[in-house]
Amino acid sequence: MIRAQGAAMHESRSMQHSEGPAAVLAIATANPSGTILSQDEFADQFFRIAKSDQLIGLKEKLKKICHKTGIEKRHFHLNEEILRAHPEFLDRALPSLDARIDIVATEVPKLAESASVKAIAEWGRPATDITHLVFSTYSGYRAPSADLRLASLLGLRTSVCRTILSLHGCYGGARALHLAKELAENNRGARVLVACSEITLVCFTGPDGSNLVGHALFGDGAGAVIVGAGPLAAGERPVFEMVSATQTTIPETEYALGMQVSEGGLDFHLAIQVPMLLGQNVEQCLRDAFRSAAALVGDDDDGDVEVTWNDLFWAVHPGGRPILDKIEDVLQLEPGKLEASRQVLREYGNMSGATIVFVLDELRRRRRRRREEEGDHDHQLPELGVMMAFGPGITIETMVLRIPSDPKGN
Ligand SMILES: CC(C)(COP(=O)(O)OP(=O)(O)OC[C@H]1O[C@@H](n2cnc3c(N)ncnc32)[C@H](O)[C@@H]1OP(=O)(O)O)[C@@H](O)C(=O)NCCC(=O)NCCSC(=O)CC(=O)O
Repeated sequence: MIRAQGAAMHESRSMQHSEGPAAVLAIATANPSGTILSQDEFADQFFRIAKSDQLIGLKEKLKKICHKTGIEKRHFHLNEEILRAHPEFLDRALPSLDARIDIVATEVPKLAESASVKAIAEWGRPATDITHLVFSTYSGYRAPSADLRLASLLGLRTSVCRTILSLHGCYGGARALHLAKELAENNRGARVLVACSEITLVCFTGPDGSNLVGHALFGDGAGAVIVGAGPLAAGERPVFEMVSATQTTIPETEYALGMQVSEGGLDFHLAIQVPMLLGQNVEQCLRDAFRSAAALVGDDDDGDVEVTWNDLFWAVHPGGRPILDKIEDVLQLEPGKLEASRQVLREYGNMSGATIVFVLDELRRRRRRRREEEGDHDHQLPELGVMMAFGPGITIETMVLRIPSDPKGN
């Protein structure tokens, strides 16, 4: 009797799992409409509004750094009006965290809403069909937090299962997608909204010798992705299949990337060694990810997997131009393989956890364009690809992606 019940339970448990791997079903992005700054003019504008024009040496250094970022423009919620109301934002020594949190507690979910509304529209089902929400931000310092606010703004059902990922930094988006994959595959019928929203207002401050790289690099943006696994509903079509996902921490690199919240705001720490450390570890990480992907499809007989990096498509978090250069160099990638990442960096800068969603969206746009240009029967387009993002730890999130045979809009 007990055995019979156990078997029934086992069968009912297996019925709770999805059919096949999870997939990205829709992708959308948004940026604040407020301020768009050209990178060529950023140093002049920043030093003027920070009333720091007298710091000529620092301004020249920031100009030089800006010139090397590979960024052309960035979007910001912060504007001169907000700064006039909050001059304390310019001075780390002054308490300003409360005022910053007041603003981002509203603006971070609002920006996420802009991206999410578009993703839900593309998905084509009602927002109330979303079963799980995973929200990632480095601006989450209040509860109830941005995930609940977003759920209310979108009219999600009250039984939606919410998770907020806080301060994962630049790997937050990839971590959220990894989690969404696991949720979707283990809860039959689940539809997960991943929302990543980053607003630099919480870390903005006046210039000093230690924060110029952050000022040159970061911008504001939000990304939203709907993730689900089979059986798919009518009208749902996968954009990217999420084959397998792994997370790796590079030992003894905690010092290299970090964030620290204080009364005066959020400070980023970016060690100069980051591109080198990633360069030294990326290949092993990729080999591990592909071994785990092969094991999932029962294709790892000899324990190792041969992958030609140039046969893949690439969605790499553009943490900075030298990071992309280093990865390209170490993996001997053909020019253009990281072009989706470079384009996002050029147009928006590093939007921390949200950036990877922009890269996925850009990849899809490029594939669609190529398909239109070259016709439906182009077999040159890679079927398999990799998504990678890095953040404090140093943590590397890697996901093997596959373009399904009947891809939506690819
Ligand atoms: C700042 C750069 C644009 C500079 O470009 P290059 O390195 O090609 O140029 P360069 O070597 O001439 O350096 C120009 C000046 O910048 C300084 N410099 C370079 N990297 C620095 C760093 N991390 N911290 C402080 N200063 C730095 C150099 O010492 C030099 O100063 P001097 O002129 O005095 O000699 C680039 O290094 C860059 O994009 N670095 C950021 C990479 C990074 O860590 N990204 C992670 C972001 S965080 C992320 O994505 C994840 C997360 O946080 O969660």
